[in-house]
Amino acid sequence: MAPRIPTLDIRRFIQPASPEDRQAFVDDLGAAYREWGFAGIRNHGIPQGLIDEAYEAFKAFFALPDATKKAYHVAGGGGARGYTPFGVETAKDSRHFDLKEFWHIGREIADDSGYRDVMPPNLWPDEVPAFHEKGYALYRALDDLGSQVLRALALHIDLPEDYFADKTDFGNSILRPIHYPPITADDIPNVRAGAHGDINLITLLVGASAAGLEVRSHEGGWVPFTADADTIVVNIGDMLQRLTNHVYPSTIHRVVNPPGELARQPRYSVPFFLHPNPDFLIDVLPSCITPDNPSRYPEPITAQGYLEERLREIKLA
Ligand SMILES: O=C(O)CCC(=O)C(=O)O
Ligand SMILES: [Fe+2]
Repeated sequence: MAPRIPTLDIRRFIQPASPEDRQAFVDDLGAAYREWGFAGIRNHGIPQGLIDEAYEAFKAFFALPDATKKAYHVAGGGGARGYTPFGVETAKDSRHFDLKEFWHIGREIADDSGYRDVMPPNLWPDEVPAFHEKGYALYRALDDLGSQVLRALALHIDLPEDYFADKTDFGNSILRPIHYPPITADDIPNVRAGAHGDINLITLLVGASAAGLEVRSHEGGWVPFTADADTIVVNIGDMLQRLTNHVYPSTIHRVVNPPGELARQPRYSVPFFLHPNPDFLIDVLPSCITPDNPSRYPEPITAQGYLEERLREIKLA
């Protein structure tokens, strides 16, 4: 039988029928992540209407003329906010840029916040009025859902349930609407998204509108993972892998070009990269160090330091 990445009902955790059912969800989720680094999450409670309205606004932006979009590109900004054009991001160790353009929405914080130097204000496109309201509503909904997933993940490795709460409340998290345009040239070496691991703690991917996402299995094969419309894909990123000494693996994934005529269709997707607070120190958790799995990272690093290192590798900084 082909391997299958599990999809789980998070109502069992948020509104459990019994404490046993809640614990069973934690066990199932932990097992899925240990095996795959990926899981589907159903019954997440984010209204489909909000997801659809946000998608419509994002599509309307990407349909604007290139010159209009490029006005929202921040030169020297590392892509942290606003628009990043086609042809920039390149997967680590890849020779060919990804076939995508995207926008980054960050957390809204006060101008006098101590984090302001590394978390700049958002840009919003004037041409698409709904972009701001719908985009930020989706940001908050995914931030909340991600916090629930982190609660379950904490319990599974014997941390207090709220371990991540005060380490992510000012997380430098990013909502990234992506447009993969139709592929019109044959025989190009580029792919929509080259094989990579995500940098952050966890990623929540809402409604990838077409097939293409593939996840690498332990055996090294590529397993397609196209979630149902009502399912949000949640995967472990490199920061959580490092913090947990690889107990939770950050699994390599990619977005392949569709075969034949399907390549002429655009693809849209919206990942939310949930980050810790910039000053969070990523230091391997003692509960994740055992004689069989000694610490792989004796040196701690701040989330911000780690992020800057990684952005250079993918040619965003
Ligand atoms: O578009 C997708 O389905 C996944 C995108 C992705 O993996 C990423 O942006 O990190
Ligand atoms: Fe990714």
